[in-house]
Amino acid sequence: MIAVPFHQNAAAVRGFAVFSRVVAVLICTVALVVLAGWCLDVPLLTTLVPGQHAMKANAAIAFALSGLALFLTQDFVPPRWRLGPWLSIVVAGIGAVTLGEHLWSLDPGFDHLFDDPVARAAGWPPGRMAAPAAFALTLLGVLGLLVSTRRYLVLRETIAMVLLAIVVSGLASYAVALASKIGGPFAQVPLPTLLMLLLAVLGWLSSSPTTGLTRVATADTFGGALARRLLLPSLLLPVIFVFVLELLQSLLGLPETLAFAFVALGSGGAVAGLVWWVASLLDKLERQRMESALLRNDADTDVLTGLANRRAFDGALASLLHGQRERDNTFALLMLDLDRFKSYNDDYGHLAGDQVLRITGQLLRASLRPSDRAARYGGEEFVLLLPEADAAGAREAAERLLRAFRDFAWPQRAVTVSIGVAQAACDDTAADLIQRADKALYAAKDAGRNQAVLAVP
Ligand SMILES: Nc1nc2c(ncn2[C@@H]2O[C@H](COP(=O)(O)OP(=O)(O)OP(=O)(O)O)[C@@H](O)[C@H]2O)c(=O)[nH]1
Repeated sequence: MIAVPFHQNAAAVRGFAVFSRVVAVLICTVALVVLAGWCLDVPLLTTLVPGQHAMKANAAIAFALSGLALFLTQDFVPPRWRLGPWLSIVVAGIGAVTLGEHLWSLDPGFDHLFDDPVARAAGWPPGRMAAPAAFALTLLGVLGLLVSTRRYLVLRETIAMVLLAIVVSGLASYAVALASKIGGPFAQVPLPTLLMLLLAVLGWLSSSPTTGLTRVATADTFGGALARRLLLPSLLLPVIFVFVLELLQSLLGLPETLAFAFVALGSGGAVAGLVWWVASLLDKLERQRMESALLRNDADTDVLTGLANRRAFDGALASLLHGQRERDNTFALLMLDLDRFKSYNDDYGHLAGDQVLRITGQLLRASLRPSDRAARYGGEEFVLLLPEADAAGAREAAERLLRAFRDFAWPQRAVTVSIGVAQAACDDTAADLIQRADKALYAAKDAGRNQAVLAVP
């Protein structure tokens, strides 16, 4: 089977690369704003969303470094500035140390960079990001390291998927919180942290748009177009449904069973709508494919006899010659010419002549093996390609054809055929082989017609 290489959509590849750069700049900017909020003691800058938890300074530093690492990984950055791997190691380190603090209840002061009155008042270690955020930043650092060093593709994609799962779970719990219930493991992770994580994962994945999962999303195929349109909505759709579910219950006071019924209806409808959309696109594509196959078939078929035409024969002969050169597969060419066809036309008219040509097509088709190919070469000349036939086999096929013509009950008078048989030699070009078969055909004509002559190799 021939493997068709991946074709990327140039605009999509460019779009992903630009997206990755924009994300890098955005993440750095937001992280610096949060850090400025901590430095200048402006709580609104640290929370970004009024009334929500602040993004801790350590998390902001880690994001700033990850954004910078993502920026320095871009193609246009000179190699000596490619500090992405080192910065990503620091990001992973910040996350890992914080995670260690959570796991072993340690407080070595790692996160006491800025005073954190809210945390202190609540009895939490000041400045310490929540455990899920620390875990996610550790993974983000490892993801950055693997992407920027272009290693361990499967591991890196797995980490990206785990990160996306964390982000979606976090966003879903925010959706619940927004609809007035609060709780769950993500309650302490600020919303901007989740959104920054989402952007960072997508940014890192987009920074190498022709490898791994993004290779499919940038492919210049129907699958690629589908992935570009559907992947992000399908990732976020469940979050929207959770939000709607909670909203229906808490704000509108709908009973739980009714709210679930509405959400089931909505989610079922959305999924069915997506499936219908994909199915209708696939259907359109399949019909286009069939239409172009029909057109191709028309372009390769002789209208009068239904056999392959000269164009198709040229292609088939070229591929057999190629197979012979590559794999030493021998084959034979038979060139047939109806005998005294001009007088047949003259005596019975062109329409009767056409009928003879049609019958000739049927006789050739009937005498062929499935792998053989018959074509109308032009006028009353026909050609047969017999793959894997040696001289003796080709000669035998020619005799069979002569018999078929002799035995057929022709409408007006008997029609016979002369045949030139040539076996392909290893250094033959198409012209060489046709010329030899043609010469043999004329030898058959000269020898009295209604016979086959084998060309001299
Ligand atoms: N009816 C019909 N005749 C065709 C078609 N294409 C070519 N011919 C005729 O086929 C005849 C070929 O004649 P010639 O090449 O002189 O050869 P021949 O009369 O068959 O004599 P030999 O080949 O020497 O046996 C010509 O009269 C062409 O007009 C076609 O599509 N339909």
